Amino acid sequence: MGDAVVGIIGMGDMGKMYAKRISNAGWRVHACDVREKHTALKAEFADNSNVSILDNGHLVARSSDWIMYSVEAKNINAVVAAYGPSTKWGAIVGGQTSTKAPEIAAFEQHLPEDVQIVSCHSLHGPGVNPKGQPLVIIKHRATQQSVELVETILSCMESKFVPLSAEMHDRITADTQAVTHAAFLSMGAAWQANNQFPWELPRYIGGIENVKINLMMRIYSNKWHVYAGLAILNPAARAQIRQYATSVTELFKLMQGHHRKEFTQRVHAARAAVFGEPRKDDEELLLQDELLDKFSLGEKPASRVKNNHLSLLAIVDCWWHLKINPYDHMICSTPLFRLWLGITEYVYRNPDLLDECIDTAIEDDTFRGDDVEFTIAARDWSERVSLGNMEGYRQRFEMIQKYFEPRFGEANKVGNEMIRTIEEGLRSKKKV
Ligand SMILES: NC(=O)C1=CN([C@@H]2O[C@H](COP(=O)(O)OP(=O)(O)OC[C@H]3O[C@@H](n4cnc5c(N)ncnc54)[C@H](OP(=O)(O)O)[C@@H]3O)[C@@H](O)[C@H]2O)C=CC1
Ligand SMILES: O=C(O)C(=O)Cc1ccc(O)cc1
Repeated sequence: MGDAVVGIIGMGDMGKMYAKRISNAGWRVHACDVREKHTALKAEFADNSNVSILDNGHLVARSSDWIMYSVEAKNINAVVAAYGPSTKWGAIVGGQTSTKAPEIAAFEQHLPEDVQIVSCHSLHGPGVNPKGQPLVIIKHRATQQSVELVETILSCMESKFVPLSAEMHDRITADTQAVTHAAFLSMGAAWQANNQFPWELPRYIGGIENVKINLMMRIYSNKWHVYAGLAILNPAARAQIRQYATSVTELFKLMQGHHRKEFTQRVHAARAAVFGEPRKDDEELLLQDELLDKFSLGEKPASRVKNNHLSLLAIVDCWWHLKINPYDHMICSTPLFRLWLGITEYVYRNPDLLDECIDTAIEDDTFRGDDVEFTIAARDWSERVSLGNMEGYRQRFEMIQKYFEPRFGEANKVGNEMIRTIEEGLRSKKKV
């Protein structure tokens, strides 16, 4: 390996994953976290002679050639303000935060002018194998040679490099990640508000219901700051999340008023805009229902309970209103987004199933209580995001997280298996 030293400031889940892979590839890594975690971190990496745990970010910054900040997006400005001026002369700096606007602003404000900026973002969580996953590379203020050094270092991830500007990155991740999370956060909030564990209810077991539950559990088992940062600090995300809440509310009102004609026209117009022509017989879908049946947290009932799939109808309505073509973003998508698009496509490209959703939405009032709570939750998340209310976001997220916590261990096992199996299927169809 080359002589370059890789610096990592922030050794949480992502920082550690990077440190392990980069050091295993033979690079020297200088890393640090906050003072309270120093001793534990030193012990954890004691056997890894390529990783040196240093006392603080000044020591990392002054001794490394590419320094990656892997801290909370909400802290990036303060952390770069503290250590940025200590950056080694002529070094390259980047970040792993999920939203690039605040990260780049912090770099521009606090880094000396001789320092180059090449940033990155792995579009997956720390538990997912990075091989083949998109890894965004942002050449913001750097020579091509410096970009190549960063790419050489990161080649050990075996990910797919996606070169983007910081602005494009934020626009795409607002379309893909932020609005997807809003849907799953709202599902969890609605189930908690109704005091339901969905895997105990026949309505929510089997096929695409399993995907909804597993992804909801995945999000709530992660850290609140990741999702709050993505939604609140990304200047492009608010409008998307607001449109999702508006779509949910307007569709709900049509359902509630039994306005079949208007509801059907709206669903069909959105389908035409997002999915185009009806599917031909030989055209494959991203997902298959039978496969999804395997990944359940509960016992499958004898017969399927119909669902109006308000959450899915609303996302397609939202894409239609915002003129988003979700397939355009596959190159820069997360596993979670691909699954979300997969179940949406499954419903919309199956005319019988979509008709069943419309009939259920208009005629079946059995689950109106669930739909009301889902609508309220979508509006509530959107309000918190629009107000930039980090603390309000944290409180609600952690309250719901506590409710589902007892099943996170099992849910993550099933969810990881589900993602692995489905991703392999997608890859073999060359859709990823
Ligand atoms: N988790 C995920 O799925 C993904 C996350 N990301 C992004 O990566 C970044 C890191 O995420 P993740 O690893 O999950 O989060 P973590 O909370 O696990 O890690 C962040 C770490 O940075 C530490 N930190 C904060 N301030 C400093 C400082 N001044 N000096 C040194 N360390 C500091 C934190 O300590 P403390 O807890 O005390 O603040 C924490 O240990 C985030 O910006 C996130 O958006 C990107 C892709 C996926
Ligand atoms: O796939 C998702 O959307 C996740 O929830 C995991 C995740 C979270 C934050 C990121 O910046 C990238 C991936």
